[in-house]
Amino acid sequence: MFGETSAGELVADSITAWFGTHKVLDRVSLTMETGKVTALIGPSGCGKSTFLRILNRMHEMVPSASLSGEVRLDGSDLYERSQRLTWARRQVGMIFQKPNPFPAMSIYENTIAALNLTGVRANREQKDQLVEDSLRKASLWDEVKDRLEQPGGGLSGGQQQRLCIARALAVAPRVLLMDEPCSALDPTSTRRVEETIAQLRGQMTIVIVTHNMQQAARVSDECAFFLAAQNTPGVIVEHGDTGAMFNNPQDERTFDYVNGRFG
Ligand SMILES: Nc1ncnc2c1ncn2[C@@H]1O[C@H](COP(=O)(O)OP(=O)(O)OP(=O)(O)O)[C@@H](O)[C@H]1O
Repeated sequence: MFGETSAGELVADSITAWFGTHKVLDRVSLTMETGKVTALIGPSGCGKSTFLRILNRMHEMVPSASLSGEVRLDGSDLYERSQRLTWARRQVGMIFQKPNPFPAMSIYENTIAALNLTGVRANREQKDQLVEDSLRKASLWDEVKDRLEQPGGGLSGGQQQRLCIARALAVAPRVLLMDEPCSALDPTSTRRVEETIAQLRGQMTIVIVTHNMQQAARVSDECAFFLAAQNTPGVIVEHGDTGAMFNNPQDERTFDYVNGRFG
């Protein structure tokens, strides 16, 4: 059935990453549990975005980039040689900091744009249903249902970001990665995106990079705190239940970071 999701467990196992000879992550392991929201937090430059991009094989698009370690989705190695890139991208969707709908393409066509890329065929009726379902899941349907043929670029920034979420949802990913999805949005749009995350929780596994500690506390079940000490690659200092990470962190550096003492 189109648009139906089932969450998957994502396991990063001993990930080391380089840009050229610059090692930016060192043996990072993290289990992102099925249907939960995991927030990646930590100061600028500690490798959160690099780690996130490794989770859907975007890191390898950078010419100088390399990595070692494994990423497994429900036990299947995302980087296995015979595994197709489109398969990986279909299972693991990505939302970027800056909303990136196709500006001249209609809201309708934007929503199902990834279907063609992933080789899924659908008739008009199936597409109509998928557009409605995806826009509903992204909490955008009521605002755009009467102007689906208008360009995606005509929406507000917050609506564009929810359109990008709808576009990602249309191919039924098992994991949704979000790289600071609200940092370009106003507080009202941020709240709408956070509400959308809350509604999607359980239906798919979500991994979100955020610099906003209140946001991490509001939206996530688990947190992973990344840190790169001076001139050393990023590592995970602490990972666990979000409540515990904020109220009773085990590592002094986590305490200092979540309380805004650095970064
Ligand atoms: N395309 C690239 N080429 C070379 N070095 C890069 C590239 N992208 C990131 N880096 C380097 O990798 C390290 C980790 O960067 P990354 O963007 O993953 O950190 P981050 O924790 O997400 O930072 P921020 O919170 O500022 O987005 C940094 O030293 C950065 O300069």
